[in-house]
Amino acid sequence: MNAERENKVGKREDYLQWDEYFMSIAYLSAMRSKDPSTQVGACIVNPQKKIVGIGYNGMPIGCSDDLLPWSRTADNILDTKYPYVCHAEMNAILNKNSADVLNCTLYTSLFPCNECAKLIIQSGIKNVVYVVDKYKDKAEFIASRRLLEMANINISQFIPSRNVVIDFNSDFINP
Ligand SMILES: Nc1ccn([C@H]2C[C@H](O)[C@@H](COP(=O)(O)O)O2)c(=O)n1
Ligand SMILES: [Zn+2]
Repeated sequence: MNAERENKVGKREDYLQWDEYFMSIAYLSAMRSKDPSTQVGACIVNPQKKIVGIGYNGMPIGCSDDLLPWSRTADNILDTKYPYVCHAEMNAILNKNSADVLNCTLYTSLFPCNECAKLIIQSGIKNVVYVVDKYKDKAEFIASRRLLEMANINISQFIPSRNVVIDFNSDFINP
């Protein structure tokens, strides 16, 4: 391995930090979304830093995403994705691999909406870490921030210091 990537005992120094790791899992999950305009991913982590839930935005199980609309705009809301799509945060909570998500941290690429804020609060999640808050002026997101703050949920923004690249030919796999 390159010397500049090792410390004095030879330990790699450029490994992912916990927040980079968990937010990268959320972003990787988002890449599974078929939403043509916004892919969202979420990752739930327990106090022991174990991943207990992952999700991305998509249509409900058994509801064909080839038959339901993915449009953002239409004369009739029923011809848009909004009444149908499951949000990443909801899927991460429902996909949990533990009995509960009490006192967990939710890493999400996009700030939660009001409906997801309700789910976050009611499920016992205590911390929300987000990257993008592009809808902060929309009512649903003003409401979500109001709910999260009233419920004393810790809200913080993750500001990436570097990109994380998955290189299937990386030298740490194929030395
Ligand atoms: N916190 C959020 C906010 C939105 N989503 C999903 C719902 C839609 O699939 C998409 C937003 O669509 P846009 O209005 O940006 O075209 O993102 C979510 O999963 N979590
Ligand atoms: Zn939502």
